[in-house]
Amino acid sequence: MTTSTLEEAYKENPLSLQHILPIDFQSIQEVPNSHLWPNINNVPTSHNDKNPNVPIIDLIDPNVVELMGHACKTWGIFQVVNHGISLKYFDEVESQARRLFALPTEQKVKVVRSTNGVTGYGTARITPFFSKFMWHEGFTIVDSPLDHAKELWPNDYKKFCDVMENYQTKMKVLSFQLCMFILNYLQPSHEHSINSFEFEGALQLNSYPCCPNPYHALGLAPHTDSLFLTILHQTNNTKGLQILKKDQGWTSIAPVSNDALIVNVGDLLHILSNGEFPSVYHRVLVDQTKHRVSLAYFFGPQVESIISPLVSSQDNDGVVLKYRNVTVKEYLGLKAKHLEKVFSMIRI
Ligand SMILES: C=C1C[C@]23C[C@H]1CC[C@H]2[C@@]12CCC[C@@](C)(C(=O)O1)[C@H]2[C@@H]3C(=O)O
Ligand SMILES: O=C(O)CCC(=O)C(=O)O
Ligand SMILES: [Fe+2]
Repeated sequence: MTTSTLEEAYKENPLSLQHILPIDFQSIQEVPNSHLWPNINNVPTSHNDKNPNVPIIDLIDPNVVELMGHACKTWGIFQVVNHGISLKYFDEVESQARRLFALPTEQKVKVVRSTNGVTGYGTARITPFFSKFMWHEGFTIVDSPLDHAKELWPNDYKKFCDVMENYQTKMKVLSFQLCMFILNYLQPSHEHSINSFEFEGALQLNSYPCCPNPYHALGLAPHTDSLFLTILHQTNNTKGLQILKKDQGWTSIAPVSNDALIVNVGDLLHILSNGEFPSVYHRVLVDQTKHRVSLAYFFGPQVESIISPLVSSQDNDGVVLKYRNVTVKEYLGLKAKHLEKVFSMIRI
């Protein structure tokens, strides 16, 4: 039993408060210069045969392992349906998230993330790496949001906590199932079974307020997610998420149904797959009239775990290892300092 958590991994890389506090979206009428991005290539994507949408995988398909492995390899992102989680759970998390983001700014700043912490209200962690700020506010939860919820709603915090904890439990079970399929694809011989890891997760509530100038603002700047995988729910199926596709440029993810979930490969799974699965670059556009909320659940091995590229013993001789061994904690620390340059630092 270890006590290390994601909180521990970020402790040594504090951010300045100026990079954590979002602007007051409730009072702002115009996009200030600090949030104006000069060149966003915001052209609508039309999906057709030449421009296909990301794969949609039915979790009860008998070929699920093959389909998922193939989607991880060719896209690094896919949508899942038939995951067994009822719509009502997404609705209740969305409504609690909206309840939080609708609070006056003076209330929200009471639960702002500490400069060396993970849990709480604030901008995205990647903020300091860009010269412009994002049109976004978030609330990150690792395990229980109890202390923060008590601060916001001294007499009425229980519902928020129950809903968030329950959702994380559901996401953890689903993530584990997805990881099992993916590891089975990578190593059918089960040499490294899923049982060689303990896992942890974090829930990120994302809010993208209505933006007076959506063609010159970005909800989230281009990034990859760090852990094994991310499960994303876009509430009301509002689009906004785009991925960078080699031959297509920025491509919108077309919503499929209200309960479809988007799953993307993160950096640690990229390393574990010896570079076979790309951790896909993605960004978020904003809208003039729709306040978009999304729920992102990040799932990965416990921070002391060692990640080493998997190659099955039968092709051990022929395969060149692309990355050195790295602990999750070391990786997150390097990424917190260097963002995407981290890959060149661990490449063999
Ligand atoms: C468990 C995680 C995953 C984190 C860091 C930590 C808590 C918050 C997550 C996000 C959420 C927003 C995008 C991202 C890129 C960010 O800036 O903060 C994510 C990041 C990552 O995937 O690296
Ligand atoms: O809101 C979205 O669609 C994407 C969110 C995201 O990329 C993240 O939280 O890492
Ligand atoms: Fe992301």
